[in-house]
Amino acid sequence: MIIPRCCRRKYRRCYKSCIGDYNNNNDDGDDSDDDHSDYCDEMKENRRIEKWLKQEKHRLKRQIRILLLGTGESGKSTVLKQMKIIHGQNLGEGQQLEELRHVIYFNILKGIKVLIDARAKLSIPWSDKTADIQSKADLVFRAETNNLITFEYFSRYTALIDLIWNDDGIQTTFQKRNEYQLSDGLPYLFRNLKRISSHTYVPNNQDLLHARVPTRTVLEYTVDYKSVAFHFIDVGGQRKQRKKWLQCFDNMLTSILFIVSSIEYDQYLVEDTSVNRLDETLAVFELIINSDYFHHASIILFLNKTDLLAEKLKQTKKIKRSITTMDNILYNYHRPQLLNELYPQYSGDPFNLQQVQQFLQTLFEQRRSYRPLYTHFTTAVDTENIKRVFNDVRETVLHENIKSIINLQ
Ligand SMILES: Nc1nc2c(ncn2[C@@H]2O[C@H](COP(=O)(O)OP(=O)(O)OP(=O)(O)O)[C@@H](O)[C@H]2O)c(=O)[nH]1
Repeated sequence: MIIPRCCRRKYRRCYKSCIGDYNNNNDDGDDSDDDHSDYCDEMKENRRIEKWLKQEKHRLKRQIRILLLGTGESGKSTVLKQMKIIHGQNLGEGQQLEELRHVIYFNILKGIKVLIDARAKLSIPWSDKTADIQSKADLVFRAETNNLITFEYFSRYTALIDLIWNDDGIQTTFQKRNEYQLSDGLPYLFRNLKRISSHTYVPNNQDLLHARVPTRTVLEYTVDYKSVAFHFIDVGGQRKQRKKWLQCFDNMLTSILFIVSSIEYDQYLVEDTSVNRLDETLAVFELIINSDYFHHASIILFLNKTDLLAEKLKQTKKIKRSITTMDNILYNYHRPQLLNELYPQYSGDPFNLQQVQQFLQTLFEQRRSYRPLYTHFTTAVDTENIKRVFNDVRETVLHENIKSIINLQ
């Protein structure tokens, strides 16, 4: 047997392991030093890749991968933002924060334009008859809306926005917001208009939690807990965006965090205004929970927007009590639809928060055929609430995953 010089000198360490393969693959006894040197390099590279793959597999198995799913505007990105806040990260810095300031200007201007338009379409009169409010509203309605709105441009409209928002006609229009599409973060932004209008304004975490940017890409965030990496994946929930969900389905997923807006039972889709939002969400949920693809993943349900549901039920009760049928006919008052009018199987008190939440929970539980479902009632804009809920979720997910981790150790 000829021992190649390269193995004797440079590759003494790999000689033992590769000389057998070398001899098998070189039956003709070619003793070219150069060929063997290449061969040794290749073997070393293969071993390096194999080692890396093994480490990567081990790392991925120790990683908790949580996919955030749900229909549009249910609160997925807000939950992801809370994960960052809870783990001490800023939602934006420097240039990014500057861009987010423009997003908030854009949200406010677009929101007031939606309200002005809806007021006209719903034929609700202005309450301010003296101040020529219609011509002011026309001026605001003609304002440009894009994500590049500067402070100078925005400040031209702030006094008018304040006047319009506080008009009773617009407030009545706002109460009927389930009949058109308005972002849920807007009341907060309008309430904070004075601070946001300042030239020294810098958005804080609460502002950014209420800002609305529809998700068009896949957003990811990883955080370590008890030496296990929690990897969150957020995708857009509107119909067009759901095609991208497939990219994120892999057998490494540990959990699906399915987020639902609890106030959507009398709302209709942005994408198709003839489709009830809750019906759509239930159909999507049923597909996900019964898919073989996720048989190994735990399913966690967030019935989100508890704060808005409580407010909605209170307001509905007040309106229903104070307005007579004749008022409705004469003044086109808001006639909110109750949960039992839309879902006749509901026999509870339509104004009772706990009973309504329990009914919503049952609707989702009925959709699953065999597996456990971990349900939480959440308010995604409330950091303390999400911190508490996440502690429970983390334990559930770790518990579910414990076997595979133990197997690796
Ligand atoms: N008051 C209140 N607002 C919420 C809550 N959760 C989300 N929002 C607001 O609802 C709006 C939509 O939330 P997002 O987190 O963008 O919804 P999403 O599910 O990521 O939406 P897509 O990107 O379209 O899939 C934002 O303006 C949030 O501030 C909540 O629990 N309470």
